[in-house]
Amino acid sequence: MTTASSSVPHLLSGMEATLGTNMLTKIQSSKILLVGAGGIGCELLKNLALTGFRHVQVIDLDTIDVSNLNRQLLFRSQHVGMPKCTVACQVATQMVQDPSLVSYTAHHGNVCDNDTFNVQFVQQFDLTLNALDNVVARRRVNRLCLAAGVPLIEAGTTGYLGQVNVIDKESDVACYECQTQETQKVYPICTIRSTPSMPVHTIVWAKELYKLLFGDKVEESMLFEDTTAPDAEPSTYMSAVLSFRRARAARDSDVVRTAAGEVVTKLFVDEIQKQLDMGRYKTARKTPAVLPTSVIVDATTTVPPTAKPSYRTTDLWTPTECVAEFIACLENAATAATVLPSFDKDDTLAMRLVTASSNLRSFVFEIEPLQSFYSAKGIAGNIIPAIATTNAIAAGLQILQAFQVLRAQLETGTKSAGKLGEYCSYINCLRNSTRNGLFLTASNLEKPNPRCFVCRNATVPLALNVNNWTLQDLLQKLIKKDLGFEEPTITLDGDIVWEEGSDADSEAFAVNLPKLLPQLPCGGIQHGTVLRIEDFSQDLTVDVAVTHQTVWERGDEEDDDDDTYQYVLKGSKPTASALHVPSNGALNNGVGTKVEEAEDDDDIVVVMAADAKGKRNRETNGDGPVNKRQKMSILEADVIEIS
Ligand SMILES: Nc1ncnc2c1ncn2[C@@H]1O[C@H](COP(=O)(O)OP(=O)(O)OP(=O)(O)O)[C@@H](O)[C@H]1O
Ligand SMILES: [Zn+2]
Repeated sequence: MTTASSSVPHLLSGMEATLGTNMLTKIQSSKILLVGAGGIGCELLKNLALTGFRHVQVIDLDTIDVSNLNRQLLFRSQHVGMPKCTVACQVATQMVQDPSLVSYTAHHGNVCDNDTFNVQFVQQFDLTLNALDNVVARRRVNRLCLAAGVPLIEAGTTGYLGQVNVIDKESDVACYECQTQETQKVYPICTIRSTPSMPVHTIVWAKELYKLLFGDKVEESMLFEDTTAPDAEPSTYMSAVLSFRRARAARDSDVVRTAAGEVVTKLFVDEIQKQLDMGRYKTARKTPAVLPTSVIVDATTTVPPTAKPSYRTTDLWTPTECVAEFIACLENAATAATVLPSFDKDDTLAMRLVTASSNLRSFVFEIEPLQSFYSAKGIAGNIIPAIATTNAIAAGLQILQAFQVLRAQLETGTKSAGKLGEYCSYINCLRNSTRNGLFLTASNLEKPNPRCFVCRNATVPLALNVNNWTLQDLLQKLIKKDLGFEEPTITLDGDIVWEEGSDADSEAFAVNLPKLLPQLPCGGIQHGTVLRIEDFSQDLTVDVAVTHQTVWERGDEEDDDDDTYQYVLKGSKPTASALHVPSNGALNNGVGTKVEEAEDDDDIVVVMAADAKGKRNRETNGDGPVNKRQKMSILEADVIEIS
């Protein structure tokens, strides 16, 4: 077997000269877990391969979409439809000097699947690297690594901003969830083209559809499918789109109308069916259902599109009305003097089309709530560009931090070296240089938040109106959604009132689900109750101290209109202004890069934040210094990268 110190010249001789033979041997023998094989993950796996790592296991739940090809460098068009992790491992293996020496193993699955990816699984690794795009998965890996005693290197990017952070339970440094009590909400965003799960995903998709239908160059839309290439995949919708574009150019209203109906059928029926047939949603949490043909028939017969009644901008359209509106937009565009070639949220035709088509997509993917013209406009304005190169920089920085972790392990002889604060840094990648001319800044890893229930076992204060909540509500709205428990067992005064998981007898406790909190056994949940929630799948226990509260101050509410399910977790929420003013006092308003300004970029990122009232705000500044909250927000952001 070739060793680091072999006299045979090898591609890693530079590494050996720089880091030393011991470090190269350590790199070659370390077991690495990489979670995510998308934008950052591809860069990272390539880096791992080229810097000598031999034992890497990659988890990713997704398959390769044509939209990934422009930036996920390990994938080519022949890989479309194949699992990302499998292809990534195969291609990375071919990059090394001697593939027989490496073992890059793919796990096509969801890291939240506790049967496969549990604490025992993670324990086998020396180091975990995250390359994820959503908070739920990041939270999961954070908890697994803390429980398994395995250091974790996190990375996130938003536009020109990137961050890399190192987490290690033994090292007295902050974990990923240490800062969530700041209550900055960054809404997770997933895949636009294939697995939308939030309204914002479908709105971004609809804007690309606008470009496909009206853009000066059809190929510039991220939904464009090239059917002319010799080995091109057949497209379900491109011919309908092109016939619409031709008919509009010829101002042929009859053909426009037929083509518009065709576009609807192809996009919301045929394309969805094609994806289903390809097994695209096998590992997805939700499976889409094609738009019922009756909706299209109703829209084109009983509700003549051109005769759609007027509406208020706050109205919600039914699917039938959306189809009618979509077709009407296309018809109007055929007769209009001019139609903007690129989306503008202030253009009524553009917003009508985007509202109608995004709602149809949301309907197909069962995404709620559907959006009014008005609310869709609000979401459509929150778009900032993502820069693929930032992913490469972040992945490079992760590798440098990985070297530091391994060096610490080498020198201390332990896996969770307990001293990573001395070896590693929190690195920010900035758009504009600091006063000292730096585009990358390194600072000490942060200290743990003593109030963090994940890494510091802190008791979580919770205020809510106990008389409005059932156990079911508590589980779904709070324990699982906000606290991230997967398989919670709840005890009151030492007695179990709810349990779930593989060995749990959930049925026995199902009777408690519809009960209001005070009616639960063991005295119920009242003002002053401390309930214990345990999750064996994450090796996590938290005590929740309940305060009964009926009066809510402005800023406490999750929803202005209804206080039934209001609650405040972990203390008061900061005000909106506190969330968005960086430490230097400058207002965090520099993001204002609309998609129009981003058209040269390959990728588009959408980051949404909520202020204290749950309203969405623009998030993260592409220009200024990055403060702590911004740090968190990027790592908490889901990145939409579409092409
Ligand atoms: N729970 C999870 N388990 C495993 N892999 C995950 C999980 N959540 C996200 N991922 C993976 O993390 C990767 C994140 O990569 P990236 O941010 O580039 O997103 P992407 O899905 O490739 O891009 P796009 O959304 O534009 O298609 C994706 O490949 C995604 O499949
Ligand atoms: Zn923590």
